[in-house]
Amino acid sequence: MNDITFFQRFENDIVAGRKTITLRDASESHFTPGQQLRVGRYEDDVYFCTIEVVSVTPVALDQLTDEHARQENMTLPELKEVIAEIYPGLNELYAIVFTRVTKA
Ligand SMILES: CC(=O)Nc1ccn([C@H]2C[C@H](O)[C@@H](CO)O2)c(=O)n1
Repeated sequence: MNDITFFQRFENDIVAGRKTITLRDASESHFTPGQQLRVGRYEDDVYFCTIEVVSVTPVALDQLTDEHARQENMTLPELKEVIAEIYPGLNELYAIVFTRVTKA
């Protein structure tokens, strides 16, 4: 059983440590610093690594910065486009910062 999923297109970046943050809605804001999470692919729920949560911080869509985008391995316009696709109309997000601890 996995604890969190990511779209398959982000798997390589997460495993390589190029993506160290994810922005989620309130339904995934309950994770706590130090918690280790099994990570699966959204499309098929196949486990691909374990991450450790560093922090969970509320952030509004209009507060996103180039630093958030860098941690996502994207540009800020790319990040805002992804967020608009996944969470249309949502302004209240949670930035989950993590490190990858093991891979499958
Ligand atoms: C079910 C669900 O919401 N899955 C998600 C949500 C977000 N992501 C990624 C996409 C971006 O890189 C960041 C910001 O939302 O997190 C995801 O892979 N899967």
